[in-house]
Formats: sequence, structure tokens, C-alpha cells
Amino acid sequence: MDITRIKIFDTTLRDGEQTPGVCLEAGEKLEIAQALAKLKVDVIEAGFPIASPGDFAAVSMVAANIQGPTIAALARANKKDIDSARQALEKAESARIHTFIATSDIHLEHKLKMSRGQVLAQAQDAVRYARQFVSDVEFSAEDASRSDWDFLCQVYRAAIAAGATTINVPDTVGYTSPGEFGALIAYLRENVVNINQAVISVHCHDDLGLAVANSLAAVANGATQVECTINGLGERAGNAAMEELVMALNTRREYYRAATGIDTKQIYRASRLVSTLTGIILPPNKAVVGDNAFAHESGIHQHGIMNHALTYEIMQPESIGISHNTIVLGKHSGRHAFEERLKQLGHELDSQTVNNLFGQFKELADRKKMVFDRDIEALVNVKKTEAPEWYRLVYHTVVSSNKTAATASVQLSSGDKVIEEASCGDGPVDAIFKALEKAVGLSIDLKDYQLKAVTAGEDALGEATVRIERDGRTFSGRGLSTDVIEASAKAYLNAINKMLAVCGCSPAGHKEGVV
Ligand SMILES: CC(=O)SCCNC(=O)CCNC(=O)[C@H](O)C(C)(C)COP(=O)(O)OP(=O)(O)OC[C@H]1O[C@@H](n2cnc3c(N)ncnc32)[C@H](O)[C@@H]1OP(=O)(O)O
Ligand SMILES: CC(C)C(=O)C(=O)O
Ligand SMILES: [Mg+2]
Repeated sequence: MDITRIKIFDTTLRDGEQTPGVCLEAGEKLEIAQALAKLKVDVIEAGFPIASPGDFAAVSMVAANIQGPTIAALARANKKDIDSARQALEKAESARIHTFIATSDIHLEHKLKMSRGQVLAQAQDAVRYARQFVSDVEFSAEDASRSDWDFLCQVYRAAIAAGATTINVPDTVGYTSPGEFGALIAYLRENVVNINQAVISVHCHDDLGLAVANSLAAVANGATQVECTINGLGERAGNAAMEELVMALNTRREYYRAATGIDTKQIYRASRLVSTLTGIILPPNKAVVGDNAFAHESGIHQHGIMNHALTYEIMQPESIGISHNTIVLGKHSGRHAFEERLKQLGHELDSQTVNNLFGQFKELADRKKMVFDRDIEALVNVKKTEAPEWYRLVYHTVVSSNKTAATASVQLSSGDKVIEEASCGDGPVDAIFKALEKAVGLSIDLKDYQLKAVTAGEDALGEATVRIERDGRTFSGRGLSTDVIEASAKAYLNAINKMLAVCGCSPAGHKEGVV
């Protein structure tokens, strides 16, 4: 049986970062890019360099440090954007410029205010210009799914003639449906005369929950590159989720006669990392990577599974890197078992980091009977979100009741200074956040706060996530503890520390020099 190789183009760092409220620092992007390289994606779209100096720096950093996948950068169909993209990609081992322009009449009339002829010419000019710098150029017809099919054929033919090596068909607003999208891909294959000189790619959004289904329909009709993001992050309802696409192709290999080059055992780890760094928590029923994806609740299912896993399991948790371990880690476990588990979970860490994590693991094991793999993943990921500690939480006390306002007091250390503050609040979390704000001398705009148990049980580790905003920039923070108030305080302080590191803003009088 002939199996077609499908390229995975990951856009977590570009379209994924367009998720409202998500803002990743260059270092965090590099961390995700490393996970994508381990997954063996074919292309990493690292950003949109013209969008901001931060995005330019992040693309340059990914380009300079990641080997294996091709590194792509987005550019509108103009010289300024393409110049910025090529400069950011300068150090890439393998570079792709991805240029785009909208082709639907809605976009032409109301957004670009251009005629079809002008768009056609600009698309061709942009591709030709980009090809002067790199041999790998992708062209996207934005809003392709709402464009006139014959005009689309003309634009793609012109783009390929100008040197595009990949032509991408985006369902920009998640409007299409599997039958229609599959037919569009078949139509392009039939009617774009030079189509065989380019890879056909698709880029689907999930506004109607069809992004993965539409992408698979495109594959069934000859698309050989799919664009996607980890956890389905992206503009509005997000993009096609990579883990779903890859596992659908993997699980139904015979049906699709297609396969990706993804190391599926890295999926779970990458998903947790992206969730931690973006602050976007997954619903438990999320396909493939949600907490319940491999859980069997009802008796009939449990009975079936006990007899044979295939009765109710179409894929195995191990295939996405969730391990079934017989060694239970707890407070009597030693460094060797802990280090071995880290390795099994795919974390190759230097001995200093392992030592730090082992200390945190022992503290956790003192408070918790059993430490599960998810607890360990959470410890590793929170370590990755650590920012320079302008402020460190030394202790906190909170008093709350259902009759009176909650009060909180905190002690922070900052260099050799010790700061103590107290505040009342509307509940214990509000009280401790207000006390922390007073202690750092800043007024914080809290945009989002979430709390979740990492595993089940009354001694479960609580994972708090906050998002704060300053000068239009968002900073996420994470905190872990078996005490949910402490987890919340740590998350708030983590976000504040990140904000101070980036903005360089000076909190009122608590620290000497520039903070
Ligand atoms: C479908 C997608 O996901 S597309 C990618 C979306 N991502 C982003 O927008 C990233 C963040 N964006 C930004 O930082 C900014 O919008 C920038 C830097 C890209 C542009 O900023 P500004 O120059 O201030 O322009 P603004 O965003 O207000 O308007 C977009 C301009 O680009 C033009 N434009 C839009 N798409 C294209 C295109 N593909 N090719 C050429 N020009 C385009 C618009 O017509 C408009 O032009 P005008 O300024 O002459 O009216
Ligand atoms: C830039 C393009 C590919 C895009 O993100 C879209 O159309 O959704
Ligand atoms: Mg998109």
C-alpha cells in the first residue's frame, strides 16, 4: 500500500500566539521550538517578524538555535515585511518565507480596497521578491475558502510561476465544511496547470469545530502539508490541533493512506509545556491530550477494557508519551528513581536543574502521599516559567470566613530587603493578591485567574494560572502548591516578576537601582 508522507507545519508560535491573551517571550518561544523539534515537525512557523521587535527577536532566536525543522516567518505581500522576514531568518539552517494576501471579494472590497488584478500582481511580485533570498517560499491566499474558485486558480498558478514552492489554502474564518473543502482541493489539483510544481498545504480554523475534519478532508483529496498548532491554539476558536491531526492520521493510517514524521511519544509533553507557557488550560475532555482522554468511567466500558483494551481504546496513552509506571514515587524515593522518571518523561536536564527539582519533589512528597507523573511534569514546567525573582514570597497568612472580609498578610524578600504588607479582600485570593500589590508598590490589572488540581485526591497539587496586563502586554504566571492560596500567590508573583523583567518598570521604592 502506498503511503503518502504528510508534512506537519506547526504555527503555534505565530497563529497560536494570536490566541487572545497569549504573549510569549523569546525564551519561551525557543523552549516551545525545542519541543517542536523533538516532535520532528517539518516546519516551525516562528512568528511574524514585522509585527514587533519582540517577534523579530524571537524568530531570529529560533532560527539561530533550532536544527532539523525548516524555520518559517510570515510576511504580508510587500517588500518591507519580506525584508524583515529574511533578516530574521538569516541564521536558519533551512529557511522559508511565508507570504500571503487575501483573495476573497469580501477582503478585497472591505479590507485591502484592491481589485482582483491588483491582488494577483502583488501576490506574484511578493513571491518573486521572496525567492531572491530563499529557495523555499510559501504563498497563502488568505480567506481562500470564501474566494472565487477560478480566481484562486489564477492566483495560485501565478504564485507557482513566480517561484512558490508551497501553496497554502487557508480556511481563515473556519467557514468551510469537509465535503466542500475536499472538493476545493480536488478542483485546484485539476485546474491549476502547474500545481505539480508545489506542495499543496491547508490551514484550517476551528470557528465551527471543523478545523481537523476539514484538514483531513483536504489530505484525502491530495493536500500534503497541514498547518496546525499544539492544543489547537490560535486566532479566535483556534487552528487545527496538531495532536488530533497527527493521531487521526496515525490511528487511521490505512484509511487515509498517509503518515506524518511526528514522534507521537512527544505529544503529551509538548502539550503540557504549551499549556503552561501560554496559560491556556485544556478542558478535561479535549481529544488526545485532555485529562479524560484515556479515562474510562462507566462499568460496561471498564469491563470491556479489562477483557481487551481494544474494546474501548483506539489508541494507547503510551503512544502519546503518557507512561504507565509501576514504581510509585513518594517521600521515600531517592534521587536515582526521580532522575530516571524524568528521563522516561523525556526530560534531559542538567544536574543543577535535576537537583533543584529533586528538592521541590521532596517538599511536595512531604505534603502528598504519592507523586504522579503529572505532578512531576507540572514541577518541570513551572521551573521553565520561572522569571528573575525580583520578589520572592517568604511567607503568607490568610484569614477568611463566611461572615467577615478575608485578610491576608505577606512577607516578600527583594535582594536584601524584606517587605511586609497586609490587605483585606473579597475572599482569600483577592486579599492575598491585594497584599502582594501593596508589597510590590504597583497597581496590577488582573485579566484572568484559574485554578486546577493537577491530579485527583484531597492532597492534590493545585496549579494556579494568572494573566496580568500592563501597557497592552500580557504576562502569564504559574504557581504550584498543595495549598491553593500559596499556589495563587506564587502565580501572581511569577507574573509580576516576568512583567518587571520585561518592562524594566520601577516598583515604588522597594528596590535600589533599576528594577
Ligand atoms: C489571517 C492572519 O492570521 S494574518 C496575520 C495576522 N497577524 C497579525 O496581524 C500580527 C500582528 N499585527 C501587527 O502587528 C500589525 O497589524 C502589523 C505590524 C502587521 C501592521 O500594522 P499597521 O501597519 O499598523 O497596519 P494595520 O494592522 O492597522 O493594517 C493592516 C495594513 O496591512 C494591509 N494588509 C493586510 N494584509 C496584507 C497583505 N497580506 N499584504 C499586503 N498588505 C496587507 C492592510 O490593507 C492595511 O494597510 P493600510 O495600512 O495601508 O490600510
Ligand atoms: C496567514 C494565513 C495563513 C492565516 O493565518 C490564515 O489565513 O488564517
Ligand atoms: Mg490563521
